[in-house]
Formats: sequence, C-alpha cells, structure tokens
Amino acid sequence: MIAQIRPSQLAAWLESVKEFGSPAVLDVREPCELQMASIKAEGFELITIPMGVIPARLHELNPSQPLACLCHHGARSMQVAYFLKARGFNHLANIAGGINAWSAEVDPTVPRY
Ligand SMILES: O=S(=O)([O-])[S-]
Repeated sequence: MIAQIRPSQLAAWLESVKEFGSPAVLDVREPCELQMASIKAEGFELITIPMGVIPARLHELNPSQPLACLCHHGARSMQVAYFLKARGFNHLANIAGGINAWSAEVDPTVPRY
C-alpha cells in the first residue's frame, strides 16, 4: 500500500518521515513537462527522472531515502511508487493529483497544462 497524499499534505508527510533520512520529491514527468511547470524545492530535495528511464537510472536513487512521487495528475507517479516499493524502497508516497493539484492547492504560480 502506497501512502496517497494531497499536495497540501506534503509538508506534514515530509516531517513524518524525516527520521528515516532527508526526504525528496521524485518528479517523474518528461523534460518538456518540467519546462512548462515545476515545483520549487523548498524544504526538500527535488529529483527529476522521467518515468521511462527510472529502471535504467535506479542506481541514482537511495532505497532508504523517503520519496514522494510526483507527475502531472498522479497516475505515472503511482506506478513509479509501486515499482520502487517492489525494489525495496521503504518510505514512499504518491502525490495525488500531481502538479496540477499542486498548482491548485499549494502554489498557484505553477502553470497548469
Ligand atoms: O501524469 S499522469 O500520468 O497522471 S496524466
């Protein structure tokens, strides 16, 4: 079971997992999407790896680092979270609604697309 958190709940989730290590948001959107809209990494590390290359770049991620997965609406990030969970990552969340919800709930300056 992957924790589903709304963007507005991210700060509380980050706080709840920091005992396990310094948490990060893993944005799995494509480079062209990152150019259109990105979140500001405030209080967390921001890692960007497109979903399609996560298997090839898995070695870049630390299985013990808490990761909150992000995409456009929350579907791809959910798949990535389950992929990572199956590979031993322990502290995972999916940001439900993705960056679209982030724009609505956390930072309206983030463009919606
Ligand atoms: O980014 S998305 O897969 O939720 S459309």
